[in-house]
Amino acid sequence: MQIKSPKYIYDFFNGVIQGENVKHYKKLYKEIDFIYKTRDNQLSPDTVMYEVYSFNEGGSNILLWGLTVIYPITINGECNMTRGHFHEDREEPEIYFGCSGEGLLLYLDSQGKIFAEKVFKGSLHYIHGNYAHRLVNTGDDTLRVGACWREAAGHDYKSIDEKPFPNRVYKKDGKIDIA
Ligand SMILES: O=P(O)(O)OC[C@H]1O[C@](O)(CO)[C@@H](O)[C@@H]1O
Repeated sequence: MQIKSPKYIYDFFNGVIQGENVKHYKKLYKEIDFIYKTRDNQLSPDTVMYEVYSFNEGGSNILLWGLTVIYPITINGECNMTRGHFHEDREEPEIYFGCSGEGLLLYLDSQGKIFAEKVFKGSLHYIHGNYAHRLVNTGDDTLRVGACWREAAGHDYKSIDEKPFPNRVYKKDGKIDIA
């Protein structure tokens, strides 16, 4: 029997996913400035707000393993966050797990009902397919959150653009304020 080295390596708590098929992109401020309540003209448009790593092995039923790395930036007091999305297929769930840092995972249903869960190293989150989800970095350090989902889920950003998350998370004098 041949013993192979793993194709992928992931230092769960501090590192990123590495391996042959790993895809990676950076989300820049200029690409998502519209998601924040206000614009910050002092922040360079090329500032990296968050990065996403993922891999899959192809096939007819693709399972993805991912990592989102969200930097501790505030935009006029508003905490940095992911764009947020529903799954195109509202039957498809996703699992998130906190690797480092502190944050909130916002869940929003199609009726506009919202709630949040705290995210921290070791936290585990089951996102049912009918919830839009957005990560918010509320801490002073980088927030790292792993994820597992099926490609069949797809990303529906349009619904969020049309009917955004009703709450925003701010940090004032070190205190979290939800408006
Ligand atoms: O697509 P968003 O909302 O910017 O979130 C970042 C990424 O987080 C994930 O949910 C997990 O990595 C991806 O599906 C998504 O692209």
